[in-house]
Amino acid sequence: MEVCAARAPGKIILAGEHAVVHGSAAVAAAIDLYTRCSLCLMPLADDEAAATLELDLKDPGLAFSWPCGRLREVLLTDEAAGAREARPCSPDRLASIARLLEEHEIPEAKIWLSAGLSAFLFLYTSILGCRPGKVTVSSDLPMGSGLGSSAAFCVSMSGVLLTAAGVVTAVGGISGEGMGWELVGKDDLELVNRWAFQGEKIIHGKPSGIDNAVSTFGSMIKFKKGELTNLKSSNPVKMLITDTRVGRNTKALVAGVSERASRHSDAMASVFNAVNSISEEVSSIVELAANDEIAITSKEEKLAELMEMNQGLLQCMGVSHSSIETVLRTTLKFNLVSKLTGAGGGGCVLTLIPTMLSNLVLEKVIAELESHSFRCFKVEVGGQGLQVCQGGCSYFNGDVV
Ligand SMILES: Nc1ncnc2c1ncn2[C@@H]1O[C@H](COP(=O)(O)OP(=O)(O)OP(=O)(O)O)[C@@H](O)[C@H]1O
Ligand SMILES: C[C@@](O)(CCO)CC(=O)[O-]
Ligand SMILES: [Mg+2]
Repeated sequence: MEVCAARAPGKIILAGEHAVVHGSAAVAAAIDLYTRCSLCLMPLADDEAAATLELDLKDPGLAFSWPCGRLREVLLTDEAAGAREARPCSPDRLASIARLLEEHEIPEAKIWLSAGLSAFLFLYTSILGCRPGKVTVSSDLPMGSGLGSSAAFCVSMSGVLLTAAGVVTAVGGISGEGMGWELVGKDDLELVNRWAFQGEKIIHGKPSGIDNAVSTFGSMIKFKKGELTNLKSSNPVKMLITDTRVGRNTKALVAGVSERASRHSDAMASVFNAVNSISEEVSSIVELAANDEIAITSKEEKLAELMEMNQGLLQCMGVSHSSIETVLRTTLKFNLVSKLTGAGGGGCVLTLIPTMLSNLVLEKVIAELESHSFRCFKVEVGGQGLQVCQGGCSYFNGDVV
């Protein structure tokens, strides 16, 4: 029994969501909330008929199992066609995967999981073929809330599968972490990112690639038309995240913005252009070295103003929501600026926390937000991307410990 694991972070988008799908720049950063995937690869069984592929999703609390023979029969494939090159999922293959999913009873209330399950079956069978194994997924991220849970799912999944395939290797430990998590080299990260993007396409329809890129490479990045620039910041920005707990679906929201753009092409082109300028300005402010209090305060004031402008443009795109407006009004009472993050339509909102804000006031803001049944997260921004644990990781009851 061969065990390996991978973890990949969620993200926040400081500026540019949606517009980035239409070619504008956006700025995003990794956060210290992770999705973990572990894989226990079974030896090729003597008893062929008993071999299965199992998936245990801890967060929705659902488990699935497919006989390997059935996978071979429906997908008309056995061996993986080569993990070193990321291939898109063809419409025929997606239809075959849908047939495999129909054979499982997914509760109606959790039907939104189907897209993630399709991405899983595509990634597993493309990278490892129809080999027997057990994959377990658990996450700190709320699902479908704007913190990039789909990207963290696809990146950690691609990471663990490519590690098991022997294509991705760990390059060294992370100091201060006792869990055996190791970093991955740049070329391997590029490959993981390309596979994860193919998975995101199944979940999102038309992703820009920013979410999988920041989850894979970590740090804070500017992203435009597939090009990524690392942003170096001497004073990391502090953000409070509020999850409105209003469920939404990124694929539908992205499609809604594209439909509005086709109805009002000139007006929306101007909106996307304005967002591009905001993201460019945010990325240069983030990189400004600020060594004294006045400089930090003016940097934060500029960021707050740009976030406010970006939120107004997201309203123009039709992706705000009454719950998001409630967060904006609540934080404004404390002179704090907020904007939605991710696809909007509910989900999560970012609030800029100025360095000079006292903990007492911050706790009051959180208490008032939580009185609306929202959930607040204090996160570290700009940390590591994908990490893997190759052999040597302890495996207990489906979880890597
Ligand atoms: N831990 C997980 N277990 C199972 N499926 C998951 C998990 N995390 C994400 N998913 C899949 O991803 C889908 C959510 O993706 P979606 O893109 O709508 O939201 P998000 O990625 O959290 O937000 P955003 O794209 O705005 O950052 C879920 O419906 C599910 O299919
Ligand atoms: C809404 C969007 O811009 C960000 C979702 O986190 C979609 C994407 O870029 O793929
Ligand atoms: Mg997503």
